[in-house]
Amino acid sequence: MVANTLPIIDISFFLDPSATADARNKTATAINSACEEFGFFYLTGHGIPTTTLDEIISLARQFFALQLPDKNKIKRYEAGSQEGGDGARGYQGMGENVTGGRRDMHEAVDLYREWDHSKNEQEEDNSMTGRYATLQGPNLWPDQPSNLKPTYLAYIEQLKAVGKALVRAMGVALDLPPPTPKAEKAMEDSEVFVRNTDHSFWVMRLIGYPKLDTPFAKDANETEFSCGEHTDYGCVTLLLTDPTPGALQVLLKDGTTWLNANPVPGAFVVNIGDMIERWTNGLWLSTRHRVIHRGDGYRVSVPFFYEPNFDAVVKPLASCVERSGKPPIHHGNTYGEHLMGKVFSNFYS
Ligand SMILES: N=C(N)NCCCC[C@H](N)C(=O)O
Ligand SMILES: O=C(O)CCC(=O)C(=O)O
Ligand SMILES: [Fe+2]
Repeated sequence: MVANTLPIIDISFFLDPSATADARNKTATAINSACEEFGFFYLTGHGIPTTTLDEIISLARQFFALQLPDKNKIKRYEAGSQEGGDGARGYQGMGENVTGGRRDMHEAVDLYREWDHSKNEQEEDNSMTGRYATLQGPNLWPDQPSNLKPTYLAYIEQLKAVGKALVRAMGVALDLPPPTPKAEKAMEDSEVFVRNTDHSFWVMRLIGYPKLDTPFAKDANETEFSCGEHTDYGCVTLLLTDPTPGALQVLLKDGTTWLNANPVPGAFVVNIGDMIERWTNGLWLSTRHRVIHRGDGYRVSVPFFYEPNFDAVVKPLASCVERSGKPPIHHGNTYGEHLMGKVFSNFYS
């Protein structure tokens, strides 16, 4: 039997400092099941008011409703270009994004953690030229609607706290029930996600999806997908969407069934990314998903990707390698290297 709905996880005990270990362990157990079975779940108890969530969607919708020249004021340009682009941040027009080599039918604004220019010794010196290496430029914020930037900045701070609680809970979940005789090592592992995300190189996307107008067909053309089938790159994605049903689809473990992850009011849709799959040596898979919007209206979503630090070295955890009974699935590299590879293949230029 194939389950037809995603589990709901209440994260509140990991946000409440006075919660008991017992209460947290129950949450962690539920997270472990959700991550083993789906890699996707709904998240409640995050404490962000529905009025804030509605405002975030509404502001993104207002931005996408602007005329193209206004949106292009914050256009993404190639890294190193004289326009000052960094190849990643800014507004991306319809069809500019690519997944699996095909154009996605959406427009988007990408925001990232601001680059720490004081820390990175390998960066090129662009102070004289005004040109930026990949990902090293400043965020490009729209000036209209005028309250978008302050509202989003406050929201990002809230999301970072939720992301932190979630990865802490996942660390606990991996240790429960104590499956490994090497308890000491496991204790250490449980903090790995938190330690490697303390300067999370987060990403936030504002995405606008027009209704697809091509009929669904197996041999469909490039405009079949609002966002093609993919996995996310890092730790956990906290996805906020408008109420449009039937758009986001999640591939179940059988490898063939697509489940609609319809929005639940007030809840985030959460999924785990490639770095969690790697750390857990595949105990928790970074689940494939896609967006096909053939419903009504112009769909808006705002995913927040809570990711490892840019320079975090990610390789399978010893306790997970042992429990999985498989050789390590990766030799290890930095999250930044993984992300760069993705950024370079994500755009039509
Ligand atoms: N950080 C993330 N996950 N961004 C969204 C990724 C959408 C798929 C992407 N075009 C790809 O081909 O991977
Ligand atoms: O818009 C959505 O529902 C999901 C978008 C997504 O999967 C992504 O941006 O990585
Ligand atoms: Fe995604």
